[in-house]
Amino acid sequence: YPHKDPILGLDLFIENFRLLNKGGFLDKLSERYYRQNAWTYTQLLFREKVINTADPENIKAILATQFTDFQHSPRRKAAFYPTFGHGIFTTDGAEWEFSRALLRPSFVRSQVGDLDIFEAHISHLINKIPRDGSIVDIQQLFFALTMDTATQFLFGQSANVLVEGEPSARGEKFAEAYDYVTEIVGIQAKLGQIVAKIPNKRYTDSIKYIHEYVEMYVQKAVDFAKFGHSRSVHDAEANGRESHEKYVFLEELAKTGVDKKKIRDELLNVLFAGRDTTAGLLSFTFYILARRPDVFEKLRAEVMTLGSERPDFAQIKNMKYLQYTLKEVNRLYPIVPFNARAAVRDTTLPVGGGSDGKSPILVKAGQAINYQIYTMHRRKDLYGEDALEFKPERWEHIRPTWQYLPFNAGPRICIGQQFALTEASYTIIRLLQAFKSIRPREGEGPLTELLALTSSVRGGVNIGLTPA
Ligand code: HEM
Repeated sequence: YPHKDPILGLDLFIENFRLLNKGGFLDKLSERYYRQNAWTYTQLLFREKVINTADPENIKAILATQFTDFQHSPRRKAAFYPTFGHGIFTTDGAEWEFSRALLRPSFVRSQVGDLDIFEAHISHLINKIPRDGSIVDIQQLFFALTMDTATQFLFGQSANVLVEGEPSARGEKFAEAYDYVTEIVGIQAKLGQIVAKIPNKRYTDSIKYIHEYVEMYVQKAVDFAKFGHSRSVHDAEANGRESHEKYVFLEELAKTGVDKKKIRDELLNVLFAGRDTTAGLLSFTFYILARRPDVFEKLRAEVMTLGSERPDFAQIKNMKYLQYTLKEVNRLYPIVPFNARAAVRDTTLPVGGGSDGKSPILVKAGQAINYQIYTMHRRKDLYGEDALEFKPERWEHIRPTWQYLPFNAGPRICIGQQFALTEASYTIIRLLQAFKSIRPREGEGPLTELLALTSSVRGGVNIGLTPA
């Protein structure tokens, strides 16, 4: 990168910091690749030489063919540890393998295809939408929805943020503490230990609250696994439903006999991985739907083949246009738009070197690599001249492999992909059954991303919906 400050690379650091705060960071990343006419280049970050790549060959090497040469970035791990401890998202090597094997059985189709988990919470969301077509920030509601569904699936008891007057002040406080903590973890992951050293009582208090809240559920599940007397009996009474028949992620973990701290850490890791991401996907989808009546109409026509019936898993999967729409949102607005790894030993990446950029490049032990999915998903040489257009129909013809990675790939591919796509699809179907038209708030500027640890819409998704 042609730095103005060739010693520390401060020019780029300052520019990135500014863009992260005001939006436009992702498009600037893409622009840099085009300006340099290269899909892999190095930059300086405080004297450190960092590799950037948007090349499918290199990303495939990092994530799959040379998987063991790379690990998660130490800065990210350091930011996550105080809250999330040692879980699937924050570990590498044998520790990670253990987590992955522990959690995998909970993500088989029979568990993630249980649509009852979503129904009640989506009806709470629908109740929060004004019936007179006035504007609502649906992104905020989606973040509440995914907190409610994820806590239901993981703990067996929802935080019920969407339910007014619900005797669950603790759930609401948990959601608030969790949102604050993830915001700070996001800042630390981006800026490093400088931020971690600043004393922040709200941050430490919030972590404490989150841990206590989760430990309460963990204790119940461990008792249940040991003594067989059920938390579910109480919860079924409280919820007015037969919750003992439902799959509870936490109870399955407790049955494996791992210790309570491990269960707590894994639950928080999965909550983190699954909550903001699915809310982001739904938010970008509705942002687009409000601006593309052609897509909205086509999608609604497909949804209304069900009338007002609840869809089952097979019906969801058969809705082609809906699945194409989600694929296209994940292409243009990937919720994890960029990611990073560090080399654990001296190694190479297959392309980017030599005068024509086709030779391998050296990667030194410890060297950081940023890989940019957002840029890769928008490359015209990979997706055609219309790469920047939102066109669900393109998925009728294309089957990209390493050029399309919204859920990552290789051994660390997203374990919750099915859960996310099912929840997003189910939510879209129920909303389009309930509302026949959608409009954006007038006078809004162009779309810019809000980058915390994942991406969402800066300023919210402000729309008006007309009941069917
Ligand atoms: C639109 C929604 C989602 C997107 C875009 C997404 C994307 C991703 C990506 C890119 C990764 C790789 C991160 C990395 O290795 O650096 C990942 C990992 C992971 N995701 Fe998802 N995810 C989504 C939803 C979910 C859901 C709903 C769950 C769980 C209920 C989940 C659970 C996980 C877990 C546990 C990992 C770590 C896997 C490992 O390291 O072995 N995700 N996800």
